[in-house]
Amino acid sequence: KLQLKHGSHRVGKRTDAVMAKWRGYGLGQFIHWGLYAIPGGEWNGKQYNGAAEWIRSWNGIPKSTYDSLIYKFNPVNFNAEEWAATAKQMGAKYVTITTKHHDGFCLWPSKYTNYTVANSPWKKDIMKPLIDAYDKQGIDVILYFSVMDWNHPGWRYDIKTKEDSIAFEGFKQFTRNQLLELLTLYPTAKGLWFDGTWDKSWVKQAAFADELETEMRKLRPGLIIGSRFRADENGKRHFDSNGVLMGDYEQGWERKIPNKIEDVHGNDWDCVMTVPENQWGYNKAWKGHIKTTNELLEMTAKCVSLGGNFVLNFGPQGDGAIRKEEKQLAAQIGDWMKTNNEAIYNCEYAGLEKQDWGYFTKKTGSDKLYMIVFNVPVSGALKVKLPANTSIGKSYLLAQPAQLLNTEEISGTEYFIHLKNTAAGKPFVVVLEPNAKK
Ligand SMILES: C#C[C@@H]1N[C@@H](C)[C@@H](O)[C@H]1O
Repeated sequence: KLQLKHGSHRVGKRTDAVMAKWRGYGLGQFIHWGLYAIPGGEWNGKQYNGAAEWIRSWNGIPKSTYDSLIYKFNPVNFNAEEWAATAKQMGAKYVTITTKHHDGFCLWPSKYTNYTVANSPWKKDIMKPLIDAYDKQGIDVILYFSVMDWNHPGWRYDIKTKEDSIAFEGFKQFTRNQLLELLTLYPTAKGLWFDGTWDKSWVKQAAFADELETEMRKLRPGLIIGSRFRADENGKRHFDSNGVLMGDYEQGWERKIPNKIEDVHGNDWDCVMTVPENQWGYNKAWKGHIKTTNELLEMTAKCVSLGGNFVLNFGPQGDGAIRKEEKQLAAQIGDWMKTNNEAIYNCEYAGLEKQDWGYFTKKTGSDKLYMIVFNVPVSGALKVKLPANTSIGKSYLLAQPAQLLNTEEISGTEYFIHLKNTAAGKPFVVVLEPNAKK
């Protein structure tokens, strides 16, 4: 084991109540919104093929032209209560909102830069009404913050010269000032989701970032900080040089989901997912493979079955309205969650062998098991392998608890649960109440 000054400060999961609540969220919403939503992935009739929120990096739009989009930011259809109501309808228990993306435009009136909403035609703070609206819906707020800031003159991709070093020192203080400002202005925010921390310039700041993380935790006890914030003194990110997770949850699962429990190394984690293949900010062209409601429900179930949370991204339009396709998804996911959220909220990895029909979850603090079924076998028989000295007490559809399902013991620990109806046409949940074997 290496002696590290700026590695992880804890082995294993946090055991406090704030993190336990985070662990039980199951489903979250991500909001990517900023100046990039105005061009929406195209400029002068030409399509940008990358992710819409990265359009500034495209040579199809001059940087100065992009930067002057601040003078076009006037989201007349922005309605914080509507956004929060959409998340509530979907069944999201938390929301991660971009305070500042890579372009450096701040959705709050930061006093450390002029590149904020305060100097746009909109003038007003966006973050406060959003956080208040989500808080009112009982949806916890996590602040997304991009360290990389293309607007700040002190930003560097690497530090090669004395000038770089001096400029970056100023940038580091700016970053610290903004993070402490956010935590002070929005004290109900539960945590931080960091981005833009992969460049060498920041990776070299192990000591600074470690001290800043400690300072933020002191300012906001219980603050939840992701693994993407800092690197250790050897440049190791997410996991330090001893392979121990830095921060409180793993942030590596961006547009991908772990396949088996070993992949999460006993840590807390969340998966953040786009609806199109790779568009976080609003893109006018709703093109390529657009994930269906059933696909997104299966991703949610898979994440919870492996002990994580699933966070679905919304990219509101430049005028502040949420696009109809995303509203439809929220309504359809919410429909399913209304009936089945018992198998998602405050559930965890069940420790059972994965079966082809779908995913197991287990209610935290109870033996109750849930089988979230996506692939009904033609036999109508769902195979279950229980630990030794456990049998099936009773089993029933979550949606019809009075109707017990017929269970058949195959061998000591294997059972079939026989479905009455094999033509569900949409995912459903079977509840399994195990018994200790006599
Ligand atoms: C790369 C990258 C960024 N990380 C995702 C969460 C989006 O913010 C994307 O722009």
